[in-house]
Amino acid sequence: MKIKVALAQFNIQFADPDKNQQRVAELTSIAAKAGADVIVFPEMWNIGYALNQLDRLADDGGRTTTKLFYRLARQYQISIVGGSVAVKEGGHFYNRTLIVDPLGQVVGKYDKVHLFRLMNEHRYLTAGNQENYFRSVGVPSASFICYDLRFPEWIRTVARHGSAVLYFPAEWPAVRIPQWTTMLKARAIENQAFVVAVNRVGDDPDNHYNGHSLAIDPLGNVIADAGENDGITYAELDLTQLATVRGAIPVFVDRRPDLYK
Ligand SMILES: NC(=O)CCC(=O)C(=O)O
Repeated sequence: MKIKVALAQFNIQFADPDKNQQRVAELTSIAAKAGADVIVFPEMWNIGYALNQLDRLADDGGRTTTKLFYRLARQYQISIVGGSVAVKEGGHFYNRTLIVDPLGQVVGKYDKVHLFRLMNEHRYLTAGNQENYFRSVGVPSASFICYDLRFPEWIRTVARHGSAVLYFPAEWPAVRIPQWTTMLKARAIENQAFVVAVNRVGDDPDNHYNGHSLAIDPLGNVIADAGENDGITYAELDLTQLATVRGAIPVFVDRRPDLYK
């Protein structure tokens, strides 16, 4: 089985949810016309890192995003791995991913577990504490957000349930892109899974972002690299590769969790 994934890397407009929603709608329409099964967006795409304006801008209960994804998924018959958006709920703010199937149903939800101090997330956001695995086009999958990538123990905790695809929406600054590439390849190899990671391009008041959204196979080979383009890059994931890779070196069978603290 093969799935076609659209990596929707774009220039998020700072503190402008309306413009960003329009762009997300436009990119979904393009991806659907190209025959993509799944579209993936970057982290915090509704407002960028306008954290000091969360009270005014965060999506109340995630309702605007849920409504938008419901409409787009149904209209274009596509699965959405919704990057992440800033959400206000119960007096707290979250960096939240919503996963939506082609019927418009929310089939997964994830609040970023590891908050990134260097970009002040710990001052404004509340961390999540739940795993997010789900089926997207029938494929067992899991999602994380950006800085979570630096915590292989968390990725493994979730991936050991058998995920075939690990999604990483991100806003990862250009200055650390070599680390991004290396760690994404490592997470793919060690978990014997496909990795699909979507970054943004452009600038905000504090950082420059140069994209390099990547799709990586379970051996660590790059299948698609979006470079610095604003727009969609496609990757075809051949899921039959998983059985071969996991059969040859069965790391999930050979683990020694009795020794791991
Ligand atoms: N938005 C983020 O979590 C950025 C993480 C990052 O840049 C890193 O180096 O880690």
